[in-house]
Amino acid sequence: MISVAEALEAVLALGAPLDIEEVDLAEADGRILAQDVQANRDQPPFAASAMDGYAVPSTDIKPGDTFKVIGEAAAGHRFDRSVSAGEAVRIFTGAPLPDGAHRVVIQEDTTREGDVITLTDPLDSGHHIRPAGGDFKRGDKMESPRLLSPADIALLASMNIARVPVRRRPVVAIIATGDELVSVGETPRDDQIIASNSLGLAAMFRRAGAETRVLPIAKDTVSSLEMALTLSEGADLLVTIGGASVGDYDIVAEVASGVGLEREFYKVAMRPGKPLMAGRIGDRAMVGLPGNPVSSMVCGEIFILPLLSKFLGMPSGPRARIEMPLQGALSKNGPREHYMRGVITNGAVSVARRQDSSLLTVLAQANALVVRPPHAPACDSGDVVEVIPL
Ligand SMILES: Nc1nc2c(c(=O)[nH]1)N[C@H]1C(S)=C(S)[C@@H](COP(=O)(O)OP(=O)(O)OC[C@H]3O[C@@H](n4cnc5c(N)ncnc54)[C@H](O)[C@@H]3O)O[C@H]1N2
Ligand code: MOO
Repeated sequence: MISVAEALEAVLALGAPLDIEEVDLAEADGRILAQDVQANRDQPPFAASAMDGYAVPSTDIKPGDTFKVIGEAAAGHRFDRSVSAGEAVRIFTGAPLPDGAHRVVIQEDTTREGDVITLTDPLDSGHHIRPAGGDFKRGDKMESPRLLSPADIALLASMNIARVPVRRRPVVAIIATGDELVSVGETPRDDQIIASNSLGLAAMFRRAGAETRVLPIAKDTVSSLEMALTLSEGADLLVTIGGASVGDYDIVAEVASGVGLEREFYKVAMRPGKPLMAGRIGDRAMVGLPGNPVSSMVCGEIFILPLLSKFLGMPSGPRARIEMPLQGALSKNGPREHYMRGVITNGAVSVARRQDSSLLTVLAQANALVVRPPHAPACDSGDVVEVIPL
């Protein structure tokens, strides 16, 4: 059996950054920016008022000073002449500052009679002027790779970038295997269960930027599985679930090698997730996950999310770990790296009492995996452990 680190390295070697495509900015949220983009304008493009009030020439004015109002500047409507000593221009937030003006006095600090305003209050410390290019300047870059957020979308819009170069989404085909499985919403026989992993994994992969194809459930027969494998053609990554262990009906390895799987490894010193396999079928990467629901979800977190990052041209490597004090004691670990379902509360992590890899209720409550190295000694409450937040 290889270590988790060796298995991850082999899984990552199955993928490479996908090609770049252009999408409308409106479609770019959650996509990975694949090339640096540059602003082709300054923002704001002119010195602008930050407040509603009066633009005046001098910064050296005091309560009691009066000014003749000679015109108006509103957002989208520049005042074309300049303003001189003793004059003011009525101005609104976002309007271009007229030539000659060096500060904006907020209207609350003035009184107005006809065309004349009088400064009534001591001046604020700020000039209430947003300088041209104060947010960004022409040529400023948004650097790639970058997961585009709603704030990024607003910034790119402000830069007037209507089409955005992004990494193509990896297409992941997901095949659940097993005669005992029926799709959610169907009526199972009394010896059947619902295929849960495929939908859980699809949700996980979509959140990570993939496009998913949940294929029909394959029966535990060579022909059914072969058919499902054929349907996965064209995907960047094929993920099978179940049928990976040593039972008589665990036929994924055999059928996949029949259709050309070049296997990189089978079995990892990890818990849950021991019967994991990975390799390549034609031009698609293949990861065979164990069927136990928690095993498949944990392997998705530990192996497939980093692989999706690689496809997307993002930094890819082991999931980030943090150190945290343990709440409660743990007995010594066995020979496999153990990814224990746990809950972080108030800066400490507690490990769920039941760690069986069939328990989705426990996984759904967990917000962390506590990672215990092979043969780790017993630990006490307060000892520091490594944690992968989920
Ligand atoms: N003699 C041994 N038996 C087992 C070993 C072993 O080393 N020697 N390993 C155990 C471990 S660890 C795991 S993990 C499981 C993995 O087995 P498979 O990958 O072959 O998975 P299945 O047998 O097909 O299913 C296991 C379990 O999970 C349920 N399942 C499967 N697919 C789904 C799905 N899509 N959604 C929900 N539940 C699913 C299935 O009904 C079984 O209950 O093998 C151990 N055995
Ligand atoms: O290794 Mo299995 O995945 O423990 O349940």
